Amino acid sequence: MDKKVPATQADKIKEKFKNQKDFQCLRKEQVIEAMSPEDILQELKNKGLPTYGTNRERIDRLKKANGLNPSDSNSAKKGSVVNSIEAISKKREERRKKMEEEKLYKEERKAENEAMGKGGDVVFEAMINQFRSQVPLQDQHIPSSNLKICVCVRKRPIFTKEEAQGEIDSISCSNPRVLVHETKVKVDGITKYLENHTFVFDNTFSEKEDNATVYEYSLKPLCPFILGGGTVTCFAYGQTGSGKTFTMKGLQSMVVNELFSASKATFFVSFFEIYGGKCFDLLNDRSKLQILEDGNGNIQIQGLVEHTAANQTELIQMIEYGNSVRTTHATTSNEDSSRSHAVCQISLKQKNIIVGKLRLVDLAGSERAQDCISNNRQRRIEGAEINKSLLALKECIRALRKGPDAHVPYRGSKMTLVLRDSFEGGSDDKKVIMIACISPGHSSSDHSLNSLRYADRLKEQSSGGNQVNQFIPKPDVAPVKKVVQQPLPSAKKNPPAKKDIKRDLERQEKQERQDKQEKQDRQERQDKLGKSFKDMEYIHDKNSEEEDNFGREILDFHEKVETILAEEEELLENHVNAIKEDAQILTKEGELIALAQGDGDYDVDSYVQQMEVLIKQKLQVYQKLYEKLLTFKAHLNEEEEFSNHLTQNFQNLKK
Ligand SMILES: Nc1ncnc2c1ncn2[C@@H]1O[C@H](COP(=O)(O)OP(=O)(O)OP(=O)(O)O)[C@@H](O)[C@H]1O
Repeated sequence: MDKKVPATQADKIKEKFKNQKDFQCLRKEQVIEAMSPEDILQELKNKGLPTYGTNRERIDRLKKANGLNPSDSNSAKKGSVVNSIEAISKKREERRKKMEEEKLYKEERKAENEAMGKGGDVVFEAMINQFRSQVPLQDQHIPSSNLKICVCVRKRPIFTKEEAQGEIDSISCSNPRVLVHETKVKVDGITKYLENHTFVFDNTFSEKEDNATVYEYSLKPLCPFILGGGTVTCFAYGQTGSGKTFTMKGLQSMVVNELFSASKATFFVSFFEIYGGKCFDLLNDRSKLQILEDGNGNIQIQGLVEHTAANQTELIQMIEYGNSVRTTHATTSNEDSSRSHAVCQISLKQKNIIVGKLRLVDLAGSERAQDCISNNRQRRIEGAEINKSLLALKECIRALRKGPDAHVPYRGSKMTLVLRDSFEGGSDDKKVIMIACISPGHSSSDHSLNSLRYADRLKEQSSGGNQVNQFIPKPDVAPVKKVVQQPLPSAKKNPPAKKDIKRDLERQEKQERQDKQEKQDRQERQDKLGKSFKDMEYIHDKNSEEEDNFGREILDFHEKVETILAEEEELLENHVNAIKEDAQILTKEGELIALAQGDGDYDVDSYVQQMEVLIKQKLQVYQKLYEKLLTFKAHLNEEEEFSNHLTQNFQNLKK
């Protein structure tokens, strides 16, 4: 066991001296460490020592010259290296811990989601939630009464089924803002990020807001305007399944109740659908309707039945019936409902004079406009019609904002043609509400962005920066070859049979009259197409100006489709007429045969002559029909070639 030996006096002095020396050394070291680089340099020069090296090396040299151990400073240097290594590893640890926490959070979220039947990407979900927490609180909604054109957005809730399929809610609404969080992956294929797009509208309704709230700030404030003689047109726009019909149905019953309880007028309702450029009456067995324009430019929907309603229940029942006819149509083929525009028209009349009008228009699914480049002709024609009508609608609504003298390109599509008086006739008695419906799922982001950009263009001032990313056809495309149609050699004229000279003359006159009428009809149709073509041109020019990328080729395509639709009608009419004429000839042939087979005398020469006349008439009838058929076929081929061309361009653009 060591025993502590008591210190002698000499030891104590030695110890004290050592402490003093240590203190002096420490002092000296502190003084040197505190010197500026210039002073160090000067001190080294004074002592005749070398001055090369870094400041730290010079300090060490000076310390050594003063009998100090430079290793002290090295340890400081070493200490700082150790410190920084420690700091790095601490950061690494923190990072690891954070990553562990994030991993745990993701696993927990995933397990939670799985328990709830959700299959969405938890990373994107977390990013969106974080972004959402920073979105400003929503403002109070504004009533539409002071607006000429009220542009609203409505987001529908995400469905459990969609979540199970991996959809995440990528839309945030905070009135009047709506944000689309586009989920993206960087080129490394791993790093996920969001591209956030913000839009501002007159009102934005979130998934938590019901039909009553939408009604409260959209149609309800405009009821006094309707009762005061105005025309209100309310459109629901958006991709298939985004909630257009849900919204329209909700508004229909509420507005009907309100108007009925406030007015003594007689209520008339009509409900029709525009599908592939054709009009069908939903309250009259879907009968086909003709859209006619008289010399004064008044538009008539020939055959459209207007029903009176004794009370609101009757009116709502009629509207529900119209909707159900549409819905039945949709059940057999779901696509059809979103391929048509449904127009419900309620007119308030007193002594046969309109004293207020409301139109509720459930538009075709906006994504169908892209079907112009489909492989199926029917789809293409429908797609072109939808594309054309939505473009025309945008320009017609904007014309309403410009005032009574503005050009309204309503002839640009069948839909705008029938809604002409919603946009024209001075600016003070027309109002429009556009409700853009959007689906919340992240896989619908493209469609939602397109819907929001469309709606944005209708606002007084576009919020900008929301350019529509659509197909830009290149101008350097070879022109479509014209298919030269070869007419059939016409039948030679034969001298009429003596007996039938009078009858033949009459027939000839009748034929001439018919030809003249046909020519006149064709001219009228061409005139009409000419006017509608001018409007189509105007609409496309406007869109090109705004870089919505509807080039000349799409315009040409629209014109071809328009021509085909007009010719199809004409061909059908001609076919029906040909059958009627043929039936008349057939009756005469029967009479001739009966005469020839009868007991009485009959003149074989007369029989031959009459038969020849009848056959020539028949040939003439079918020759004309055949020529029309060939022209139509040629135009169908042209359309096909043109569409292939557009598809090719579109694919090149996507590469
Ligand atoms: N705000 C909402 N709240 C609850 N459910 C909604 C809402 N909006 C839409 N839905 C539901 O979403 C589905 C699709 O809605 P809806 O049929 O109205 O879409 P759409 O845009 O009219 O589609 P389409 O163009 O195919 O006719 C329906 O089942 C509807 O009930």
